[in-house]
Amino acid sequence: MIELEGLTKRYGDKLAVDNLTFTVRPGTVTGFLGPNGAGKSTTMRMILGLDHPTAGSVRIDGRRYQELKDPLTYIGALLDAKAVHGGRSAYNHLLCLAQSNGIPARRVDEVLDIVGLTPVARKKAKNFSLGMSQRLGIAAALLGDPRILMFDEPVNGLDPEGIQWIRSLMKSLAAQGRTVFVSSHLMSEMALTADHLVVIGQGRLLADMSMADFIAQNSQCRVRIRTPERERMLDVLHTAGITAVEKDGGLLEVEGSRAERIGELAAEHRIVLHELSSQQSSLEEAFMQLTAGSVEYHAHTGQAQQTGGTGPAVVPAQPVAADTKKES
Ligand SMILES: Nc1ncnc2c1ncn2[C@@H]1O[C@H](COP(=O)(O)OP(=O)(O)OP(=O)(O)O)[C@@H](O)[C@H]1O
Repeated sequence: MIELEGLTKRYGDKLAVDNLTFTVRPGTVTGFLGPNGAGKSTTMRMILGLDHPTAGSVRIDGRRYQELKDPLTYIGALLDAKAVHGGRSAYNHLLCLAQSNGIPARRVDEVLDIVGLTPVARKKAKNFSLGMSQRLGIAAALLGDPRILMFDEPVNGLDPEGIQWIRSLMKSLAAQGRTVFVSSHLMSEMALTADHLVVIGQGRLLADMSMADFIAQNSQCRVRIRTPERERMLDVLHTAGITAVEKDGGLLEVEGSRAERIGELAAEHRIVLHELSSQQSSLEEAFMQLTAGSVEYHAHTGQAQQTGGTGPAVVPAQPVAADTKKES
């Protein structure tokens, strides 16, 4: 379990992490989301004792990171895949980590096997592709067989097979009762992997809830209607004060009314329906809805802009947070 209590980090004038309090629990994959610059990496670094909090505290299974003897056996983390001594082979890199944490050398072979790097174990890490470096970072995280795992953008650089592999790895680690805390900008991937979400914006906690609740609470209820009596249906909806939008293929879409209400109206007026379905928003849509006021960095006509406050951007712009690959 990871417990944050009032965790705060200030860099000069910049409040990178602002009074964060939440608990990452065992047995589930917890996704950590936020637009660029929201403070995710800073939070993860503080969890690992790599950055000192300005205020507040972090507890790893009840203890501060600095109090853990052989920390890799409590918490394994992948923060920066390229933060490896490039001149060392994958095997030697892992062996050094194992020796400094009281982990037997045979575990090095085991984790190399788990991540699929056995064939290149003696190759120098500096020649690894980003995907191979990610796998090496994951091997290091698994080395101490820890109860808690933390991954910052673990699928960055992985091919589709690699992405699927890390997804099932994280799910199986959680199913074994471990705590799995993972950040990603790939919303579609996160939707398939995480059961619980912690969302931050401009350093502040925006949501801490199940994936299902997050999507339900940050979505507009949408209903899709297909009928051979489109004009009559539109009249009935209009009379009932419900606005429908006409979509391609003869579909109607309604926002803000439930399917039950529309079905009852159709039945009352004996209108034939070929389809009546509630549409669920995607995680990406729900995320954009929640974080619209917290996106700091916007792209517009090829120029980067930074907004100061919590309001929307001055210019119409697309957030770059969702479903973009972050280069590391
Ligand atoms: N060492 C530092 N010195 C000064 N400012 C920093 C430092 N590290 C981070 N920041 C600032 O703190 C804020 C949070 O950065 P952080 O990297 O934690 O965000 P993030 O959510 O991980 O972003 P991304 O999704 O882009 O990786 C940003 O405004 C960043 O510029």
